[in-house]
This record gives sequence, structure tokens and C-alpha cells, in this order.
Amino acid sequence: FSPTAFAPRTSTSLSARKPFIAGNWKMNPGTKDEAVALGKEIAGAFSSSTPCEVALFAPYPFLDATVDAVGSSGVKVGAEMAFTEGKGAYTAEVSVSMIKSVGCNWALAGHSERRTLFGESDEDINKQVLNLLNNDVGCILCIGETQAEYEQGLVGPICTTQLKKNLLGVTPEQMANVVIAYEPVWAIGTGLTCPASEAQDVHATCRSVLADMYGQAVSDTVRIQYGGSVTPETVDELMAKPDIDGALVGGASLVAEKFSRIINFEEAKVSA
Ligand SMILES: O=C(CO)COP(=O)(O)O
Repeated sequence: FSPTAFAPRTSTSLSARKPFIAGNWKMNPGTKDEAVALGKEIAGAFSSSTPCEVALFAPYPFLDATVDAVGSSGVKVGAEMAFTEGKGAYTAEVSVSMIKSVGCNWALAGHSERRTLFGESDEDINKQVLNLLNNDVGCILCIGETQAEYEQGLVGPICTTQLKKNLLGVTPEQMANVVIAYEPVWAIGTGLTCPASEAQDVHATCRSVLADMYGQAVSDTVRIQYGGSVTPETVDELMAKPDIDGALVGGASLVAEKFSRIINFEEAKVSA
């Protein structure tokens, strides 16, 4: 299947963006059996009335089993990153062709944990993004400011720089396979969800940066997820905002009941 099966390619209307909610399992759960059970439960909660596209980003050893667990439900499974080389002497690395061969057509790039704990630079992330797209794998590019940058009022400049550096060389056509995840680092795993109105402002800024880079028509089709302590309690308000097109969920994606409620968020009756 194409990674863009649900992604609108041509419409410029805001409502044409199909929401996209993904779970980033990080280095969880602890065993394959737990991953399979979680994948099955989440797949069981995904139905024709679920108002969004859904993907699960699982650790490498569980990708194959998670693909089997979600079966034909329509839930997608992706890798949490993919190395930039095709094959060879790169001990412990995992290539795009490897993840594709087990049925994964999506991967994350640039998660803040990769940037801060593993020293990935904007250039490294740019290479990963290009490699995914050149191999027809959809990419969720994660961006966002640290707490110190937030306190210094640098949210806009940081997100702008990351978008420009991480998307360098990506063509307007390839943007159909790109999703942006705005994840303020201070909101990740802390319980401090960014207030929806603040997140909306950052998403609007990101969209205008994308419009400068690719034109308004392309920018209007790019889905921008919010990530950082998303819960069943916060998802509805976030999803009601016009430029918030989904969520990238960490902790709550490990609890089937919570993630099931998140993907089946309440659609706003009126535009927020
Ligand atoms: O990092 C995240 C998703 O990539 C967010 O994690 P939490 O939802 O646990 O804050």
C-alpha cells in the first residue's frame, strides 16, 4: 500500500486533511507478547467510525509481529527511525529496505530523544528524511523546542530552523508523504500538555513556514500532529483546533484503553 493512502494530495481546503494519530511506543513494551496484545487491542478499537488514520511505531524486534497483530484492520505500523545507508557494515543499524520487507511504510525521524540522547544533528535527520522519501516510505518529522528555548520565547525560530534544515532538498511532491509532529520537549512525558491554543499558534506558524518553502497549496495539505502528554482528557480540545491534524502519543499509546479513546476522539461540532 502507499503511505499516502489517506493523505489528500490536491485539495487546499483545511477540512480535507485526514487526521492522523500515531502511537510512539519508544523502548516499550518489554516483550513481543505484550506488543502483540497491545497491537491487537488497538486494532480492535479502530473501526470505520474512527475519525483518523492510525499508526503504531514499534521497536524493531516487534515490527513483524505487530504488523501481524494489526492484520487487515487498517492500522499502520512503522519504525521509530531508519538508518540512512542501504546495507553493509553498520553494526546494530536498521535500513529502510529491512523495515519495508516486514510491511512498514512509515518511520519517524528527528524525535527529540534521538536528538538529545543520541546526538542526531539536523543534518543527520535531513539525511534520514530524504532516504525515507526516496524509498517511498512516509515520514513523520518531529520538531520542537526545549524548555529553555520555550522560556526564551524561541518557539517560532526553533521550529522554523528545524523545518528548513530537516526538509532541505525535499520536493513539493514528496511533501505528500511527510507529516510534521510538533512536540515541545518540555511536554514530553511530563504530563504538561501544551495548552491547545498555544499549540494551535505554533502549528499555524509551522504551516506558514511550509507555505514559504512549498507554496500555500502544498502547505494546506500537510498534516501537523501535536505530541507531548496527549491523553484522553486533552485530545478533544487539541483536535478541535484548525491546524492540529493529529497527535503523536507516547505514554498513553501503551495503554490500549487510553489510546483507543484518543484515536476515537470527539470531533468538534463547531470550528474552534
Ligand atoms: O514523545 C512523544 C511521542 O513521540 C510524546 O510522549 P508522551 O505522550 O509520553 O508525552
